[in-house]
Amino acid sequence: MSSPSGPAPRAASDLEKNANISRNIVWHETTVDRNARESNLAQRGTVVWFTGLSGCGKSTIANELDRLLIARGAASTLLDGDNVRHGLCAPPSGLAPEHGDEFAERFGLGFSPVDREENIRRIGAVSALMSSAGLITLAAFVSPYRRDRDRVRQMVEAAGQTGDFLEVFVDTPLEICKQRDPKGLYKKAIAGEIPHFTGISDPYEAPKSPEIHLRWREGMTPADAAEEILQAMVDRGVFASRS
Ligand SMILES: Nc1ncnc2c1ncn2[C@@H]1O[C@H](COP(=O)(O)OS(=O)(=O)O)[C@@H](OP(=O)(O)O)[C@H]1O
Ligand SMILES: Nc1ncnc2c1ncn2[C@@H]1O[C@H](COP(=O)(O)OP(=O)(O)O)[C@@H](O)[C@H]1O
Repeated sequence: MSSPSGPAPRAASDLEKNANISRNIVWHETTVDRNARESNLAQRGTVVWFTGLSGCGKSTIANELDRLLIARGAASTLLDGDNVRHGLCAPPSGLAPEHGDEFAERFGLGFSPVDREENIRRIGAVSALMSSAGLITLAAFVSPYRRDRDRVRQMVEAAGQTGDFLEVFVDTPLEICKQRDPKGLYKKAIAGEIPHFTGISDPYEAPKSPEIHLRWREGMTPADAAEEILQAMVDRGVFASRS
């Protein structure tokens, strides 16, 4: 690991500077830099981004990986689609009682393409902040659009460096997801009760070159999948010092 007195502090990235939407909002350099935080934690701030159809296993595998990481003393956290949509990315119906209809319509999120884009943008920005703090962030979202996922990659890498974003494609066939149907959502979607349902009435754009491609196979357990990702993280130097 780099020591706090080692590498020179990193300046704000171009992307962070360009994120200034107004000349009146000026980037403020922080006193404690990322290297010092990562040195204390003996890890690199990394985003492990799980993408795939509903029911493919994102949450189950991410939870298992989180458990392994905490057991080995790493500092990790988990952002999960269903949970984040209870707060940061709440639907209009979740905001209206407290904030009123106008606010709820403006800031509440559903599943249209533009709402998913904003959902992933918000989560991407949070993930980038967490990785700047040296944390390992496990993010489990359907995130069906390639462009939205690529933008998160850019945001995370702009706050650090190439390799800080690991895309995990949980590649479970739609037929298996439908059979599992852990929340009964496919049944409802096929009956036409849920519009814009990924894989049924909405598209899913598979990653072209994910860092980790978990191809479904008979007998593969969530523990097997989590071990595979952890090994890939070790191999990629997540727990080694930055060069
Ligand atoms: N229309 C539609 N399409 C897909 N998923 C739906 C939909 N409506 C509700 N749900 C439930 O919401 C979870 C997906 O939320 P995400 O934030 O991950 O979606 S996205 O990344 O913005 O596409 C998803 O969670 P997972 O099953 O864990 O993937 C579903 O439980
Ligand atoms: N190898 C596997 N990996 C992940 N989940 C699996 C696996 N085999 C069976 N399952 C089951 O499939 C379901 C996946 O649901 P979940 O993790 O909520 O998916 P998602 O978060 O992608 O919607 C769970 O009920 C889980 O127990």
